[in-house]
Amino acid sequence: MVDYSVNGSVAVLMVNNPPVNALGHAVRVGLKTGIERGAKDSRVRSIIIIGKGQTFPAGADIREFGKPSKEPWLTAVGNLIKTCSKPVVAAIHGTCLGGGLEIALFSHYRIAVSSARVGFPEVTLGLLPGAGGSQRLSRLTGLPVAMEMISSGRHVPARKAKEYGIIDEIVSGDLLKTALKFAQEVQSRPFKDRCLRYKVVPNADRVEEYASAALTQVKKKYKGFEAPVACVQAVRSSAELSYEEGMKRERDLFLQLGQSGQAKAQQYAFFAERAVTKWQMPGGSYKTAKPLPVRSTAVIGAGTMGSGIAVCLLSAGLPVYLLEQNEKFLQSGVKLIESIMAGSVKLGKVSMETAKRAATLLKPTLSYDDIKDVDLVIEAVFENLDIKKEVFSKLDKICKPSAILCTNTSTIDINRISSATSRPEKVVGTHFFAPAYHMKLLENIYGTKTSPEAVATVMKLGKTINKVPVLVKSCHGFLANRMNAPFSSEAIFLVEEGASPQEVDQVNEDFGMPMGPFKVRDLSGIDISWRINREVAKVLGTSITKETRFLGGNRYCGLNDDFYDKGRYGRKTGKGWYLYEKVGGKTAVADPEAEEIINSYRQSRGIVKRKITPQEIFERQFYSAINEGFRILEEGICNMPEEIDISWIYGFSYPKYRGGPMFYASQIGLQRVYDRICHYHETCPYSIHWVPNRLLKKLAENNVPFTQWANHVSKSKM
Ligand SMILES: CCCCCCC[C@H](O)CC(=O)SCCNC(=O)CCNC(=O)[C@H](O)C(C)(C)COP(=O)([O-])OP(=O)([O-])OC[C@H]1O[C@@H](n2cnc3c(N)ncnc32)[C@H](O)[C@@H]1OP(=O)([O-])[O-]
Ligand SMILES: NC(=O)c1ccc[n+]([C@@H]2O[C@H](COP(=O)([O-])OP(=O)(O)OC[C@H]3O[C@@H](n4cnc5c(N)ncnc54)[C@H](O)[C@@H]3O)[C@@H](O)[C@H]2O)c1
Repeated sequence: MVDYSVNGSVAVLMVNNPPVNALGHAVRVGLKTGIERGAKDSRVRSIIIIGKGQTFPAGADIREFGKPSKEPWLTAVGNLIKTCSKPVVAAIHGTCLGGGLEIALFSHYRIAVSSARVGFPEVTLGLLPGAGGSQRLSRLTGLPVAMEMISSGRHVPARKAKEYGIIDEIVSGDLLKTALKFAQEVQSRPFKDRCLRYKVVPNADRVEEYASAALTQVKKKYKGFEAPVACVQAVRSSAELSYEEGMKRERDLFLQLGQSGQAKAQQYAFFAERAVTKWQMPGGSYKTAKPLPVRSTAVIGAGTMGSGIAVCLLSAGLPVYLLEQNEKFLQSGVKLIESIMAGSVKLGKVSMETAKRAATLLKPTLSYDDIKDVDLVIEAVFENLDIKKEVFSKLDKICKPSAILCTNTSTIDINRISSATSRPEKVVGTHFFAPAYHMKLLENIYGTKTSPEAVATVMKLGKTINKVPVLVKSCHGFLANRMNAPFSSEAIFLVEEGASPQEVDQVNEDFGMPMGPFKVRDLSGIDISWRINREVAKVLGTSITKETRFLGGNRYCGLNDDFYDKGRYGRKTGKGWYLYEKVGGKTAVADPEAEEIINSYRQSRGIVKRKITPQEIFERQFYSAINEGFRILEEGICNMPEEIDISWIYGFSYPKYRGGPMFYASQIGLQRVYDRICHYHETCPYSIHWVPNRLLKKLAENNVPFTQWANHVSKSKM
């Protein structure tokens, strides 16, 4: 795990633990023995620590967390480096993160190639640096930078790290050769004063001011997360306590966080995000299917979604033909793209160069002839099957045979769309979430005839445009919207029965959702849900009237329609479920007029308002979604609960510190979840989403651990 060699007067400790050289037990042992050996070796006058392969150690081995810890601990290895009688040089390439950066900060010198990145991402795992990072970084960079870096987990490029004082020298050429030269040069220099432990924290007397500014910021930016606050507290202690006391404080906070449910959930989410990249479908998988190259693209429809999708493609440097049905819509799409780009530059999310390059890559057009040679097309026209089929039939005729044809439909079965083409194997769903340029989920959907090659192409595209792609099998509503349907319907039923929109939103926001469901409805537009309901009714061969209490055999609530009838479409009209300060305003306040609409709706239908507890609000929304999640698993719409959880985290901003709805269910206990679903099936009998799922029942009865659920899914499918 750590190869020891001597080159002239320099010992080289080469960490060899692919893929990221994580500092697992064997690596820690290897580093310890390597340092001890180097210190004793009479040929050796300095020591290099370097990573083999793609990176310097990218941190502790996360898979070891939660298991009994084995000595030597990382701090002990660090102390050995710190007190070594010979200077130790960390030679950095790739990602020097977490425990890796701590090892580098224990070393006497740090050199790095310019492409390297350093950082403390522990916070994203619900933790803080536990081997002195919070005590040593501030001694180098000062308190504000250390507080910001550690509480954000941001990766800092080598040049910036040099400005901060973290890196001593940026080097070029072969890293090992340069490091050997550097290590020889430092042999003659005194190096005891290079030890950070003896440095004082700059401006330590201003710690109160810095800490309170940092705390205000992190509480706002990372609302609900425990670790960022603890990160600031740990760095704060580097200025307020002695080094030894600070180390103890850091360790206590680390252990405290490690035992919290948040850390467990965030670490689960880390691995879940990687698990979903290992996709499988009938006939192929990530291992067997090769993506086709995507060098040019087209987006059909330049509305809300089409424009946002174009921004994603352009920002990744892909040329985009933007095709519309007329000049007016085309120009408004171009304007929207320009304004999104300008906004992103202003927020620092996109560089000026990227925005300038994007402008040159955008090719607005009204002609299908222009797109005949593109590698991939994404359709984002109205959510109407007939229109989509017409577009796909044209694409089929005009696009080159190898082109992948994607649809951004949010609900329609891919098979119904691909049937309009002679190449259903090339048709695939690429479902972006609004706003497309911001939300990270890309729900990729395969139909019965979609080829693994087409899927491999859109999974890769997702990565290229910086999204988190999740693969699902086609069905009405796919994974995310199918689960969101009961979640969102229950919210409105709760108001129908007696809760206020504010009470429902509060429960959701207290749980960690960034916005309650009624604020979301106001944001996306009450007119949109009104239209969707009409489309659903049309498909079912019926229509919605004031008397409608059931739709497709399921409970239906017409409250949304009453708001629509009053012209209250949400933010866009300045009022909806809430009142806003102006048309397009963002500050939602309770509105007596909205309350009046709700009251008269109840009266007209003879509903007696009742008091609903926060617990019931929570359970009815989240448990109905979880029940649907198990149905999705049982039907094989996805292969593992991780796909559901990642979809919620990146599609609906579900709080990562709770892991995702399926992980959360496992933490509550499936038997309890199942019992409550049975209870609501009895008390709210008119919705199919309360029919207790069989897979859930089976897993609950057999007390199957979360990690085994996926095995039962495939068995239940057979
Ligand atoms: C008081 C007690 C003392 C405690 C001491 C605490 C020490 C310290 O402060 C705590 C830490 O360091 S916390 C750690 C702080 N460090 C971090 O949080 C860094 C976390 N890692 C990353 O951010 C990314 O992996 C990189 C940016 C490094 C590479 O990105 P990329 O090139 O896109 O690659 P990729 O696809 O992402 O990963 C490839 C494979 O490697 C796997 N794996 C990765 N890291 C792992 C780890 N640390 N471990 C295990 N496995 C890890 C990953 O699962 C995947 O496996 P798969 O089986 O093939 O699926
Ligand atoms: N809005 C959302 O929140 C959201 C989220 C995910 C997916 N979607 C899906 O994305 C698609 C587009 O939704 P939207 O909200 O962007 O709609 P939109 O009404 O904002 O835009 C649709 C655009 O398509 C254009 N168009 C219609 N027919 C066309 C044709 N034949 N050729 C070229 N252009 C045509 C229209 O002129 C319009 O500009 C729908 O399928 C929708 O279900 C929407």
